[in-house]
Amino acid sequence: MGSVRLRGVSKWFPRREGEPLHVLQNVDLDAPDRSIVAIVGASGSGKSTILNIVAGLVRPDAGEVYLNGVPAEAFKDWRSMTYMFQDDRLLPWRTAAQNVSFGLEAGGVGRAERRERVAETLELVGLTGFADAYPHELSGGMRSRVALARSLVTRPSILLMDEPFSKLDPSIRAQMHEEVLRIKELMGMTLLFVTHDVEEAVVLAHKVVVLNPRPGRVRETRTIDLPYPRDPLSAEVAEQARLLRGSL
Ligand SMILES: Nc1ncnc2c1ncn2[C@@H]1O[C@H](COP(=O)(O)OP(=O)(O)OP(=O)(O)O)[C@@H](O)[C@H]1O
Repeated sequence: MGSVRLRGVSKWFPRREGEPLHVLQNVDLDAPDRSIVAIVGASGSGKSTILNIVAGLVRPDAGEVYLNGVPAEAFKDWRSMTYMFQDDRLLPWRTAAQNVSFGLEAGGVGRAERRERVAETLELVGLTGFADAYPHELSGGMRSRVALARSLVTRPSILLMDEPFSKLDPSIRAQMHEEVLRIKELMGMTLLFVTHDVEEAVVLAHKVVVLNPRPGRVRETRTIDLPYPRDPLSAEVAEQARLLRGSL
């Protein structure tokens, strides 16, 4: 199971000069078990900061964070959460398989089990046959699949994604959306992601949280009540995207 709950979260970042920067104000957010929640908002509205707070990389100055129902301070199961960034952050001197294996090595998983799980996960993301390729030998879409595999190999119950597909061509991005939905169904994790792209939010998410900037606060939480898979070119998706844009 995986769930994320924020209650009244506020954050200030100190500045070299002047008042601290008020980045988040009283943010409430719920990503229930097995849900997909998108965070959208203008640049600087604190989207990444929310993910960083959920990941335990940044401490909130006020409010509560609950992970799988447990207050973040008491949460022990950090290995059940993974974070996928905008750039794929693959290690260039490691093959695809070795990149995917990284989290398992850090977790002390034995060699035979590592090999099995890496192969399984590469298959899951459609990269069988590319285990021994180095990142520079792979296309952008394939690198993105390796990064996804690296995030999935530990079988997380919570997956955080910060604009993970924003650098891909639209057609490759659409393929990645399909992959993510398929894999999410298979593995049953909870997905919390940040995007600039309202269509991406509508195609993927059960719920979209819209942030207002300076300081970032929740303007609207919109439920996207459309069946999956969602056609990005459909009138329904366009209408939801239009409503979200209006809110932004
Ligand atoms: N560690 C930090 N120290 C100081 N300021 C920070 C830190 N992290 C973020 N900020 C500032 O906080 C504000 C919100 O940043 P954040 O990256 O969360 O916004 P965002 O909505 O994700 O933006 P973008 O869409 O441009 O990625 C920005 O003004 C940023 O410069």
